[in-house]
Amino acid sequence: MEAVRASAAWVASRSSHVKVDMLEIEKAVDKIQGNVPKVEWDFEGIHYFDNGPLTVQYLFVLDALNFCFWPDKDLTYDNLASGLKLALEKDKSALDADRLKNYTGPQLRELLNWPRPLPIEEERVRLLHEVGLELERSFGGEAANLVKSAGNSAASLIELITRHFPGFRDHSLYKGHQVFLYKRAQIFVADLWGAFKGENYGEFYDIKSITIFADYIVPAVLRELGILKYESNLCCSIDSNSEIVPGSEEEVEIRACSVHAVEKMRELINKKFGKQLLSIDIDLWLWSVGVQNMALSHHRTLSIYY
Ligand SMILES: Nc1nc2c(c(CN[C@H]3C=C[C@H](O)[C@@H]3O)cn2[C@@H]2O[C@H](COP(=O)(O)O)[C@@H](O)[C@H]2O)c(=O)[nH]1
Repeated sequence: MEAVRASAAWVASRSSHVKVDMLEIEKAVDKIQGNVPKVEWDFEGIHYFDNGPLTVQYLFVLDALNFCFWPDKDLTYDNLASGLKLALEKDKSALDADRLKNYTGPQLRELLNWPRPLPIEEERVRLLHEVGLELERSFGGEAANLVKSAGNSAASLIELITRHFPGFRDHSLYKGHQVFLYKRAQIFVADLWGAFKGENYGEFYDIKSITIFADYIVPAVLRELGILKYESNLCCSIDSNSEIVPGSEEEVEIRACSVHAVEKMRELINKKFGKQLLSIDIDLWLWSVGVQNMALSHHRTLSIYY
């Protein structure tokens, strides 16, 4: 994803609210001696997996809805992943394209077994409809066909997804430039790769092109490690749980600097310790640390992208 890597670097070189501290990256890399702890995909045991096309459909729907859980303090990604899994185990046709096209908010809540309205529920429903309609129109109703069309290329798959499904076009304008972060499209590729262990629907010859997924957990971990430094107003806003406006300089800098910092970390580990580490490996490590640290304060932005 050269567009993501290049635009993240562009933002990082001009950012004023967030700084990437290269010295702290070096310290962190030396502390672990280049050994990033290996975290297994589905370490939580919450995802659906049957080694076939239904898993692909599940992961695509999961990542179409994989955003903005924090407004409901009891809702997490786990609820979404396990809710969809249980729904599919009860009814194998629950995520068929013609069903996705027609879900209402209350039906989606029921599907996920969630007792109250979901954050930005109307958008979640709209995005489900978009997935159902476009899968039906261009891919015979199956996300597995979308994946097959990409010919084992992660970059082509992301291009296809962002071309066909506008909800996945995670981008912003920053100082007049278009910045691409493509969090949910990239995480879908990583989920396929992780779930299918790099084989079958998860085989991508260019998996190393994927960057981290700029969400709200990884930046909080990078800040805790001292790798990201926020200016004082931004520190106050985040620590007092104030909302950060979507598309603001602050928001774009937090996300883009996170991508850039991990790219620098990966380059350093690979150079210094002769490794072939992927950004995905670092992402899953940092993310798993973040979700297990309940005390971590993260930025709060209402967004469908992450
Ligand atoms: N960077 C990054 N962000 C990730 C994930 C995942 C889940 N990945 C699965 C893949 C394999 C594993 O087994 C994981 O289960 C979710 N998120 C994001 O976190 C936030 C949710 O936080 P909370 O509200 O506390 O649940 C929200 O923005 C969500 O989109 C990841 O891997 N990397």
